[in-house]
Parts: sequence; C-alpha cells; structure tokens
Amino acid sequence: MENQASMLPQPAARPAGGVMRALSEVSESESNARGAMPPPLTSATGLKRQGSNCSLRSLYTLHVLGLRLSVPEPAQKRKTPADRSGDTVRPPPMSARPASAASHSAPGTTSLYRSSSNSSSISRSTSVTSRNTSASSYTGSLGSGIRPPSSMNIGSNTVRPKSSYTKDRALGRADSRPNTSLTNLAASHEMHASKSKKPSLPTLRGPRIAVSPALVVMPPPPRPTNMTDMRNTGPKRIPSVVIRMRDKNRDVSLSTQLNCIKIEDNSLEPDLPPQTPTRCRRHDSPSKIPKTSTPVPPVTPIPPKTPVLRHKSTMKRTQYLTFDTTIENFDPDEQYKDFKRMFEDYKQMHQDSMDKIDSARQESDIYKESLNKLEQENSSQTESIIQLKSENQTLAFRVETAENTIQELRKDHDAQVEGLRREHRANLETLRQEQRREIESLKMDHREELRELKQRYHDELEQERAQKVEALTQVSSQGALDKQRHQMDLDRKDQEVATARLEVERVQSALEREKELNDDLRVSLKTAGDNATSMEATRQGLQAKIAYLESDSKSQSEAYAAMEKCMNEALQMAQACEEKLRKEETMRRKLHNQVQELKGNIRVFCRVRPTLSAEEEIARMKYPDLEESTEIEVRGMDEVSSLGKDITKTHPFSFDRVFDPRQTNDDVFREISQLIQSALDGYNVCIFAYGQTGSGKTYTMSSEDGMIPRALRQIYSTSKDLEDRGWKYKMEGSFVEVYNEEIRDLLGDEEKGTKKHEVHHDMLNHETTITNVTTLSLDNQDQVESILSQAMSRRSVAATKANEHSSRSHSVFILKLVGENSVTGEKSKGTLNLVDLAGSERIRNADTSGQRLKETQSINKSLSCLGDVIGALGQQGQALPVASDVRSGLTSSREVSSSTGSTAHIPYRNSKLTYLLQFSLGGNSKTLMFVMVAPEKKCLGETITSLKFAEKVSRTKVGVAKRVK
Ligand SMILES: Nc1ncnc2c1ncn2[C@@H]1O[C@H](COP(=O)(O)OP(=O)(O)OP(=O)(O)O)[C@@H](O)[C@H]1O
Repeated sequence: MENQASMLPQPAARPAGGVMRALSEVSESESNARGAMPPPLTSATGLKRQGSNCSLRSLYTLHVLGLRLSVPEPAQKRKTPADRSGDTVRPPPMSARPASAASHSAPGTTSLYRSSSNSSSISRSTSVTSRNTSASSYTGSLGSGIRPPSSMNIGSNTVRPKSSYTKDRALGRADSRPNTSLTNLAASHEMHASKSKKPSLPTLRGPRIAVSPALVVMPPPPRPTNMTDMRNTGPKRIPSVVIRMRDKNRDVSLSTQLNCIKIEDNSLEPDLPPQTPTRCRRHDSPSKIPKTSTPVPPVTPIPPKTPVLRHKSTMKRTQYLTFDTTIENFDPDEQYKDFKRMFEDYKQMHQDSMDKIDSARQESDIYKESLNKLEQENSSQTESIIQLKSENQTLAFRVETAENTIQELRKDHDAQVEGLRREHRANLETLRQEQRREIESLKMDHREELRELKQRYHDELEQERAQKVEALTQVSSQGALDKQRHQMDLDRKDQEVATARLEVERVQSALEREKELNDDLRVSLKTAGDNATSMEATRQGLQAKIAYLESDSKSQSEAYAAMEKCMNEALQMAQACEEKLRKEETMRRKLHNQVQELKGNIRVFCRVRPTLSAEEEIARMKYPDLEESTEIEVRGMDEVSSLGKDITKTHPFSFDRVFDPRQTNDDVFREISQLIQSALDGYNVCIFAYGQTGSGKTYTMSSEDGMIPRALRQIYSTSKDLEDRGWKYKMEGSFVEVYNEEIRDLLGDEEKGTKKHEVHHDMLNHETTITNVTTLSLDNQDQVESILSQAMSRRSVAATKANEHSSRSHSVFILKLVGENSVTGEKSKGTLNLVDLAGSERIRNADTSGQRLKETQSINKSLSCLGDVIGALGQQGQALPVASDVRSGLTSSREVSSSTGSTAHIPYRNSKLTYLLQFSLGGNSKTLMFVMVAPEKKCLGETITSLKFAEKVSRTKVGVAKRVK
C-alpha cells in the first residue's frame, strides 16, 4: 500500500496535457455510450465534481488509473517484434517471479503493481499474464490491471484471439462483459443518443486529439498455442494495429473523430496463406475458440492464426476510470464481476487450450499413422528393390551366355561363308572356261558364215555389176546418139542465133542509118525551112530590089556584085583560118614533144615524205635551191676524224625536181601532168617510183589522190576536150604485178590468176601485149572510177593474201591510148605505164633464205636490170650526134634513133619488168623516175644509196639543157 500510495501523486504531478484530456473525454464518452454499464459510470462526471467523497476502493482504482496514466506512451515501451517473440519463451525476470508467485498463491487478488519506469517487479493478477512479462507490462501500461487477459495480454490473444475483435461478439456479451471503447464507439454513441434521459456529449471544439498523425497501437505478439503455432508465428507475423485519425485539422466532435479511426492489419494480410475454410471461419467468427474451429489436415495441418483484435479490451479499461472519476462512484462489485467474468474467460480459455492439446494429439496420432504407413511402404519398396537387383543379375548372366553363343555362331558362319566363296570361285572359273570355249566355237562359226556370205555377195555383186555395165553401155551409146543429135540441134541453133545476131546487127545498122538519115532529113528540113525563110526574105528583098532596080538597075547590080565578092573572100578566109588552126595544133603537139625532149626523156624527181612519228630521229636534209627546187643536201652519218674533228659528209644531189615533205600529191601531179598529156599525143610514158620500203612509193602512186587516179582522170577529161577538135580516143587499162619474175593479173578473176601471162612485143608497131590479161576499156567516167577501185582492191587483197608481198613486187598500171582525128585523119597511139617498184633496200638483204631469198634475188635482179637499161639508154643517147639537132629543137629522139639506125644493145630481156616496159623506156618514150626518201635518220644509209642511184639515172638524160646559174 505504501508503494501504491507513493505512486499516487504521479498522475497528479503530470501535466494535464492534451492526451490526458482527450483520454478523459474518451472515457467520458465511452462511459456515456456504454448502455450496459451500471449507472455509477454514467454519472462519473458528477462524481468528479464532488471530489471529496472517495472510498478506499475508489482510491485503489484511482491508483490503478494513475498507474495507467503514468505509464509512458505504449509506443515507447513497445518492444521489437523480435523481442516480443523472444519473450514468449524467455522466462520472466527474477524480480518479477515473487510477484507472480504471489499472484498465484492468491488468485483473484485485485491489486496490481506496475512501475512507471523499467521497474524490476511486476505484479500480475492472473496466471496467464505471469507467463509473459512484456505482455503484462503492456497490459499494465493501458491500465488493464482489471482485465488483463481479455484485453491486451498475449495469453488472452492467444487463447481468445478474436474475442474482442468483432463488434458482434462485443455486443453479444455486453451484459456480462462491457464492450471495448474503441470498437464500440459508434454503437455507444448511438446508444447514448437513444437515451433521452442522459445528457448528450457536448461537442468538443477546442482541443483536438493530440495524437501523432498516426496513433499506432501495437498489440503484443500473439502467443502460440502449441509448437506448430510457435514455429509459424515469428516476428514477421506479428500484426500491427494502426489507428489513424483522419481530418485532424477540423473541429469535429470526438465521436466523429473516433469514427474515423481505421484499424489496419498490414502485417497479417500479405503473409496470409491462400484462403482456406479454416481461416475464413476464424475471421468470420472470431469469438470461437481455436480448439474447435481449427481443423487439422491429415498430413500438413495449418496452424491456427492468432486473433488480432485486442485493442477493444484495452480501450475498455480506459472507460472506467479517469482523472475526473471520483472514488465514491467506483464500483468494486462491478470490478468483482469483471474479474469473475475474466476468470470464466480464462477457464474457457483453459478449456480451449485443452481442446487444442487434444486436437494436437489427434494430429500427432494422424502423423504417427501416416509415418507408419510410410515406413511400411518403405520396407515394401526396399523388398522390391532387392528383388529387382536379383532379377538384374539373372538377366546379366543370361546376356553374357547369349553373347558367347553369338560369338560361336559367328565363327561357324564365317567358316561356312569362306567355304561357299571357294566353291563359288571354282564354279566361276569353270563357267568362264566353258564360255570361252563357246565363244571360240561361235567365232569360228561366225567367220565361216561371214566368208560364205562374202562369197555370195561378191558373186551377186559381180553379176549386178555386169548387168549395170551392160545397161550403162547401152545408156551411153544412147546418150552419145542423143548428144550428137543435141549437138546438131545446138549447132543449128547457134547458126540461127548467129543469123539472128547478124540480122539484128543489120537491122541495128539499118536503124542507125535510118536514124542518121532521119537526123539528116531533119537537119535538111530545118535547113530547108531556114532556107525557105531566108529565101522568102530574099524574095522580098529581091522584090524590093527589083522595084529599086527598076528605078536604078545599074547601081544596084554593082552593089550586089561587091557584096558577093566580100562574101566569097570571107569564106576563103575562114577556110584558111581552119587550116591554120589545124597546122597550129600539129605544131603544138610537135613543140610539146620537143619541150619534153628538151626536158629529157628520162627525168628524175625526188620526194621526201614527212615524218610519221615524232619520236623518230630525223636526218638532216637541206633544200638549197629554193627557187627551182632541184637540189637536196643530205648530211651523212656522223663521222669524227682521228683528231676528233667532225668530218661528217654532206651529200648534195640535183634532180629535175625536189619535193620537200610539205608538198602534196597535188603539187607533184602538176609537174607530171604535161607528161601525161604526151601519152595522149602518142608517146609512151613511163612513171615509176623507186625507194626503200616505207618511203612513200604507194602513197605517191596508188593512194586515193596518187598519180594513177589523177592521171586517169586527166586523160579522160583531156580526151573529151579533144573531141571538139576532131579527136576520138579509145582507152584500155590493165593492172599487173611482177612478182618473182612472174606476171600476175590484178584486174582478172581469181581463177584466172593461175594462168600464165606472157609478154609479146610487136616490133613493127612498137606495141606490147600481155597474154590472158584483163583489159578494161575506159569509155566513160564511171569506168574510170571502177577500174581504179578494182585495181586498188585487188592490190590490197593481193597484199593480204601474199603476206605483204606488195612490198616485194612491182605493180604496173598500163593504159593504152589510141586516138584518131576525124577531121585531119591523124592517128596517135600512146601508152602510159605507172610503176610502183618493190622496196629497194632488199637488194642488200643477204640474210634471207627460201621464199624470201627468191624474192630478194628477183627484186635485186629486176632493179639491177632497170638500172642497166637506163644506163644503156644513156650511153646510147650520148653516143648519138643529136645534141645539135636537139638544140635546134626539130628532131625527136625516135627520129634520131631511127635515122641513125643505132643498134646499141639495151638489156631489156634481163628481167620481166624491163622487158614489159621495153617500149616505155626507150625510143620515143618519156620516163619519169620518182626517188622516194624517208626522212628518218635510221634510213639514212638507204636514202643516200637510193639518191645516188637516182642521180646516176638522171645523168643518163639525153639533151638535157641545164639552167646556167
Ligand atoms: N607524202 C606523204 N605524206 C604523208 N604520208 C606519207 C607520205 N608518203 C608516205 N606516207 C605514209 O608513209 C607510210 C609508208 O608509205 P608507203 O606505203 O607509200 O611506202 P612504200 O614505199 O610504198 O612502202 P612499200 O614498199 O612497203 O609498199 C604510209 O603510211 C603512208 O601513208
């Protein structure tokens, strides 16, 4: 009692904070709301006002209340879940044991001792609470010393986990056990309002409940009812009850605020196992004792969950006593009843526990039963395994035996196969031998049959051949007869054709004559018409004259005679002029011939072609005679004397004309055009190009604008012009090449190319003919172009076919011109020879053999012969006393030659080329030689040789009058 008395002042000393006031209000409100509570509580406020009339029991109760009020905040005293879980098995402190023992020794004692701080001794009124120190302290903190087990004690939670959770339960037991304040706030409020006699709770506007934003009331951890529960209820499974005050800033009544309190059980929900009928039942009827409501599954029983709602009991304690409660109003009987009820509860709880133990035993029995079953199964399985092992061993033995058997069988089989193979080979060999013998015999038979067949077919063939021969003889004799008859028919037809042709020709000539006659008649008619007109005019004039003469006949007849005389004189004059013109034409031709002779019958032109490649080194050449272009100086190969002096020679050459590289084919042709004219005048003209390969011979002679095309075109056009002066020309052209001393026709058919061509000379008429050579007449311009293109194509074809033998052959274009003047009766017969000689450098090319050697020899021979012929002609000319005659310009060389009867030998026959050109290289012929020069330095040796040869030819000229410088 001293202790209790010493503790009494504590609540008084405490400041009356907001929490206290709120709690008192809550208590007041709850007491007002509690309908089942006895009247003294309803007048608690009145008692508080009286203050002085306090009984000892009331004082005790106040002490208990003071103890509650002095207890610190539950949150501060609350242990961690781990601690609480540990508390369930941890023995209470030693200091608490005596108290606990005391409480046991004196059950039903109403005194409770509780220290405000961590006191060393705690007094408990029930045996259940004595088992859990922390739970009892928590109970004490809430002032539940009156009903610790039912409200806050773990034991109570464990035994009756949901006894105060649901409102139904609380309301259902309201008569024997008051409802808790928190859970039944709303109900009590309603009940309070329903009692019209009771004053209504005034609305609290001033102080609000000074609870932190969330007033958390942590209940003690649930106590496990058995070992399974203890295992399953770890620290994590401790539920927390959170009471939150909503809308704390508003001035509302306390009841309204309490309505807003939410109870959350956050910790339980996530960990709840899947909903089972057990849990549902327990939640739905929390008042039931777990022993009856918790079904145990046969194998894995689910431990019962600890009920959660304990705060109701806790809050219930707060509604009895407050600071304002007076001792007089405190009812010990009520408290006694409460304790009695508590005892009943605990009894019930004990019963429940016993039930649970029974159920646990039942579970254990079930487990044992299942264990026995499992052990039985295990033993049966072991037996079956042993049996299987023995079977396995038996099978392994059998397999081994079977393998041995297979091995033996395989050996037997191999031996059998080997024997069969040997037998098969022997059989095969026998069969082969038999087959060979059969084949041999068959072959023999076959040969015999073949021989017989051959013989038979041979006989038959002979018979048939004899028959055929006989038939053929008959047919051929018949054919000969037919042929003879046909030939006769053919001859007769030929005669008829010839007769018809003659007739046609006769008719044609008659037609032409008729045409001519017709033309003459037309001319006569026209003339007659003209004459008639003129006669008419004359007649009129004569009539006028008659009239005039009639007037003055004498003077008129004199004038007429004078006019007639004048007319006759004019006619005579015209005839004299025509005669003179013809004589002049003859004179011009003579003079032209004389001029050509004065220029020389053999002339040499030198032409230097331009360089073809810029890389080539050029030989040094000079053209000193710029006015007449007749000289060229070629600087020879570089030479240095033994003294180191430059002794390089310069070779001067003089020709009839020198063409430098800038001059074109047109310039060249202008110089030779008069020579071409000589051919029309009846002279033999020969123009040939001489020089090494690549020096420009073909370009000068046979290219598209070379000398041959130009000469042909000029001859054709000049012949046409001369037609006005009575000349009519017949022109025939042929194109041949001399290769290896053989003549080939370049205009003929390819088949004819194999024909032999021989050169024949008509010494009387100075005519040369080539046998079997193709000759094309140039009657019109088209034919001129045709012969040119044909000649060019054949030349190129020949060049391709003969493997470039064009460079190793001499090509000769021969144009024969026969003219006749129908007025004067003059005749002319000239020949133009245009020759493209083979490359001259091959003359010294000794390292050749076979075909090439033959080519080289033939080229060498022909060019050498040409030089010999020209030389002989020169000697012949020098030996003749023609200089004075030439100077007088009256005698031609032919005349001189023939007049002197020179018999000097000219070796024309030594080569095919000179023989072909015999009448073009002497007599009245005019010869022009082009010496072609390549400007490259590498060709310098050949160039100087060619120029020396050409100069020698040039010196053979007859009667050449050199210009005196
Ligand atoms: N005056 C020139 N102007 C331009 N090019 C020229 C001239 N002369 C020759 N050529 C060119 O030089 C090359 C050799 O000329 P060309 O074939 O006429 O020589 P070639 O002496 O006839 O040779 P080959 O003896 O082998 O027939 C040709 O490509 C030709 O076009």
